[in-house]
Amino acid sequence: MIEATLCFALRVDATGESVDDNQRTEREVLLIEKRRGLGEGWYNGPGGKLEAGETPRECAIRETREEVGLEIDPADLEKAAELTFTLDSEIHTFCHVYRTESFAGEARPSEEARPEWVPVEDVPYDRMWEDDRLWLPGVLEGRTVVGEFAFEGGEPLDEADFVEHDLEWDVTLEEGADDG
Ligand SMILES: CNc1ncnc2c1ncn2[C@@H]1O[C@H](COP(=O)(O)OP(=O)(O)OP(=O)(O)O)[C@@H](O)[C@H]1O
Repeated sequence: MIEATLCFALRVDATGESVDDNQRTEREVLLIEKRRGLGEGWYNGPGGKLEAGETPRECAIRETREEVGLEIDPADLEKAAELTFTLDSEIHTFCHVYRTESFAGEARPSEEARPEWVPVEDVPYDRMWEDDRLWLPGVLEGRTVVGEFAFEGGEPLDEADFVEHDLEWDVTLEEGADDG
């Protein structure tokens, strides 16, 4: 089983477009266009696999730094979801999802990822993992969720068929002794 993380940074873009001469404030989320590996060419949050000895929270912070160059204080990361992806009835990936509104630095591209700030209302779900549209909107609204998503058809996961899912919303996510 692969243990992985995703991290969604949010900001308010106050420049807005003017609508009826009013300033519109728009919430934006930092997505990446993945340049290589699993899910290449699709949008997702920064994230990746846990390294040996690393907690999920440490992994989310490291991957966000490596992929897009933002620095996040561990205390500012909020656990938002725990997602289990099965492939042909076996657990393939367990993913810890975090969200934050506090970070330092400017997003910059890396070999792995091209970052893009996207209005929360315009997330390109048609260019993302098929399951994202089911759980990401709630996560971007500040909710918590535990989800299980079943894929079938063999490796690689990003070419398998998404067949069913189960979601439990507004759960308390345990911050384990060495997790969080
Ligand atoms: C099945 N439905 C899914 N829906 C949404 N997100 C999914 C996902 N399945 C995997 N993910 C995420 O995608 C990233 C994989 O990236 P990652 O592990 O980095 O893969 P990659 O092959 O590039 O390996 P490296 O770690 O870069 O070597 C990682 O964040 C993981 O949580």
